Amino acid sequence: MLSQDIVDKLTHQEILTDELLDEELAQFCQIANLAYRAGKPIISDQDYDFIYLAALKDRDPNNLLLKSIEPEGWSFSEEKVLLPKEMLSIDKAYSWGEISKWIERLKKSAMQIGLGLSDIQIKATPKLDGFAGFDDGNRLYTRGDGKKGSDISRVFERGLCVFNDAKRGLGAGEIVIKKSYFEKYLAHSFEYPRNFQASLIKEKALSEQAQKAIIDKAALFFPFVQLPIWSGSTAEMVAKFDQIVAQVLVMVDFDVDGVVFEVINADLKTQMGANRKFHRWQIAFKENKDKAHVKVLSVTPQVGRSGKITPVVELEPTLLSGATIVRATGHHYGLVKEQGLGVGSVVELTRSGLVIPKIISVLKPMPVDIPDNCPSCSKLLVWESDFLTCINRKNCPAQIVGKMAYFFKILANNDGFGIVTIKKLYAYDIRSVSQIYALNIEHLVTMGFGEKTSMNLINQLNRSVSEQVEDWRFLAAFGVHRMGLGNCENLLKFHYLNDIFNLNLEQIANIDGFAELTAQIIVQGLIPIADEFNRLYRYGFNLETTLLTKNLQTLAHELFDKRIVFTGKMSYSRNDMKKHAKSIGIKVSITISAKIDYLVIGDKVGQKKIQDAEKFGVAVMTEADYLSKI
Ligand SMILES: NC(=O)c1ccc[n+]([C@@H]2O[C@H](COP(=O)([O-])OP(=O)(O)OC[C@H]3O[C@@H](n4cnc5c(N)ncnc54)[C@H](O)[C@@H]3O)[C@@H](O)[C@H]2O)c1
Ligand SMILES: [Zn+2]
Repeated sequence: MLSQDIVDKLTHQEILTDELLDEELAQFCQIANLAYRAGKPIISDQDYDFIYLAALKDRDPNNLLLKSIEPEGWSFSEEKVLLPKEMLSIDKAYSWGEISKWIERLKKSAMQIGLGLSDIQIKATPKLDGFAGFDDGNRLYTRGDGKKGSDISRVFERGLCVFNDAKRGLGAGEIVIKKSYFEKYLAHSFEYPRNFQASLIKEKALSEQAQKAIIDKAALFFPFVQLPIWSGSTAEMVAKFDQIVAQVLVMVDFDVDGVVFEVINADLKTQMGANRKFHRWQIAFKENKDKAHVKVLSVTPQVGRSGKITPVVELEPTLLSGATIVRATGHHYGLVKEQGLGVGSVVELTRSGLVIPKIISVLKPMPVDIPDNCPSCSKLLVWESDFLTCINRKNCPAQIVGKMAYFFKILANNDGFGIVTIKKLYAYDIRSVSQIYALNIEHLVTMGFGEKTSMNLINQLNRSVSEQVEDWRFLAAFGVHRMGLGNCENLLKFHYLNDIFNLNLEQIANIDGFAELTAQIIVQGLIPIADEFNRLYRYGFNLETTLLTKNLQTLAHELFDKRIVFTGKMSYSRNDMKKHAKSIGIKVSITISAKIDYLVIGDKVGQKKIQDAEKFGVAVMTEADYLSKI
């Protein structure tokens, strides 16, 4: 798990998402989501959507958090009860382009069921930014995981009214607080309306403020069927989209974070259906501004593990794509020098793919400050093309610390060896990862680590040795230039790990995807790490050997290089099945599409999967067929 310190730094953007591993990013999203669901958000919704979730979508599109309803966590202690009706999240669109694609999908589905395009009816409603609930007239439930929620009927027992004094039992809706009321009476004690909404639901007794908001009918349950609507045809929607959005956003005196567009025609809704996270007949439009002109407050040099100096740019806080950006990297000092990225300059900032804020150009240059010396070791800096670089590679503290931390980060099967710990070790003359593995508890205690911490650290070192890790990951952890995870994996498909240090330029350049220049850089980059590699290798890391492609090819089975999907219950765990399939050169996917060759079925297979297979012309085979073919 991420340490509190890292979570805090992320929250304040002292660490940017691009410094995180995919797993760490996913963990942070989970932590933020659980805090949000518990009524104590640690970041704004915009930052969650546009920075963190967007980055996760970019880097790990199959992450569970993106594919299913965001978990509610343990903020409701009650046991979960089946919801009377499934409640899903809503797919989001941030641009007209995405909306028009959705309209295209509607039209396509309408054609499939013979519904005339002009007969498609759309409605638009304000997307209430409250706390989702389902009122069956008897009980009120939280959304939970979409299928099972918690019984929070106590909110009604506490006197909460339904919007417009309507009757109970109107189905799905949100617990909301009037915007004008929140601003007037509550904004000084609650950072976000969500903190207040959560307090209405929590088991613990209501605060006076909450009681009053209920009596004043400012806090309410708002069933969606009571929402004011815009409705019309797709043609009208296309013609007047901006107007509709502007109009719907101000329809109610409650927090609104977008406009929900949905199909009215029941048969079209059935045709479009849903996936695990949202209904395909519904989409929420949220506005997104993704370029801004921003003033630079300061530019600070930072040394990375490779010696490159990165300008870290402090910016005047700016709302971009709905998120507040306070910091960005300037990539390299070439940009600083050539474009005048100095204090007081104005830059154009974008979020490429909504992810990492990027400085694309300097609009108004100012005098720049190019450091002469390394901020870590004070040695003279040198230009290497666009990069200002500290070439004191062997002795620059920041580089040594950065390399050691990188090893543990890439290995990713240990905890506790972040920058802070490593800096402390550095202060006690630790200069290499192999020295770290030679430490014992007493050493750590003398360095000033607590007894418990020392024990934990040693346990983590042992764990990193015993827990299995792919050999290419281990190799990549040494941080050789051009030997990232992808290249290492490729390399080890052609040569065994133990042979890597004996390879010549030609052997590497012969591998698909390795240019001559890359091969040269790799050969040279491997020389200085050879001793350290051998020292570490002797600790007996539990390395999973990558299969050589040539061996795979001799695995002449019918399914070699075929793409398959497993479904249903099988005699081995799904994980084992997948691992084994991959190890013999089969490509395993999770969704059926026209690209899939076979659907392998076990017991209790959903009809949907079979239908999909038929639809895309994917051949179906049983587990027994599969086993006989391999
Ligand atoms: N700040 C954070 O750390 C953090 C963390 C997690 C999630 N979030 C926020 O939560 C939201 C995503 O969560 P989600 O999946 O619960 O909600 P969502 O944004 O996907 O919305 C789905 C819900 O909207 C509700 N809704 C509101 N108005 C509606 C209308 N007019 N018609 C139909 N349904 C309507 C429904 O209850 C439905 O369940 C994002 O906006 C995100 O910013 C924030
Ligand atoms: Zn240096």
